[in-house]
Amino acid sequence: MGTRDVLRKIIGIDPNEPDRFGHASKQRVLDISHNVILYLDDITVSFDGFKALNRLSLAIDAGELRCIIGPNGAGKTTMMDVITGKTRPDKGSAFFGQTIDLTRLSEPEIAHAGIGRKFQKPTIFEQHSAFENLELAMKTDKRVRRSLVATLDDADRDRIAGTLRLIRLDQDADRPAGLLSHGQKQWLEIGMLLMQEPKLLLLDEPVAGMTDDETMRTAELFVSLAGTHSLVVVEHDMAFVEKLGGRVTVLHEGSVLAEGDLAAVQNDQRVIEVYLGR
Ligand SMILES: Nc1ncnc2c1ncn2[C@@H]1O[C@H](COP(=O)(O)OP(=O)(O)OP(=O)(O)O)[C@@H](O)[C@H]1O
Repeated sequence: MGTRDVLRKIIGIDPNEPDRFGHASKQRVLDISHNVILYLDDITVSFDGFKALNRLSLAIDAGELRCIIGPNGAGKTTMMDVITGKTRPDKGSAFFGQTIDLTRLSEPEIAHAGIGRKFQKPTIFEQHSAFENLELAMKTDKRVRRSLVATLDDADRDRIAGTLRLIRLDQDADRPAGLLSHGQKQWLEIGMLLMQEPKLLLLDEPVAGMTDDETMRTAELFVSLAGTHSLVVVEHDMAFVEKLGGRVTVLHEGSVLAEGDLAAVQNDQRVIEVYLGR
């Protein structure tokens, strides 16, 4: 009996059964051999006949930092909902890397596959310290099969300390999260996402309500995450988008109106008419 068959026996699969387990896990392996981490192709989402997304096609490169801008109702949130499995498209395809068909996975399966999403409102445990929040996020990572009461080893502590430095909360590690500033709470939630080691991060208006200084620090954090992570950031704050310096996609009426660097889209007459000139 080979190693794989021994493992199958341990987890209770008859070695003579077809390789369902192997097939299922193979589908979740992220393949970025073509250097593209997300493909949305010809996606339409209708709500009572109204097309919130209308034949939307978009591709995000591995390691890219992409900003999505556009007027209210353009379909930005709906696009994020399609990527995370919250909303199913009526038509079109959504792939994570070359092989993972997002339209066939549940929301938890998509999170598991490596897509993390941060909503506008932070959802942290206010009575716990910043350190404990990261610890809890690590322990609820289903890929790390351990109990919530298991003690941390040195490697875990190092990982938490490294993340606290990255999100600039190393000086506030032991403070209850409820006492942190609004910006710090947002960083803590980003840190909690990072503890789950996502490959693609979706961030919905991450700097809303932040001070100018916090906004610029958040831009620095995202720039430092790009490369090892891919980021899709929905944002209205143009100073922030400029500081991020990545490609910008303008959505309008559920499709891509323009795409390019910020200067190019800012000079695009169609973008000025529907969004920037308002
Ligand atoms: N569940 C729903 N039922 C009906 N209509 C919806 C639903 N969700 C979104 N819509 C509509 O779809 C359109 C796109 O909404 P969406 O929230 O994706 O836009 P957005 O670009 O994120 O806007 P904003 O910048 O205001 O957040 C809007 O006209 C919205 O009213």
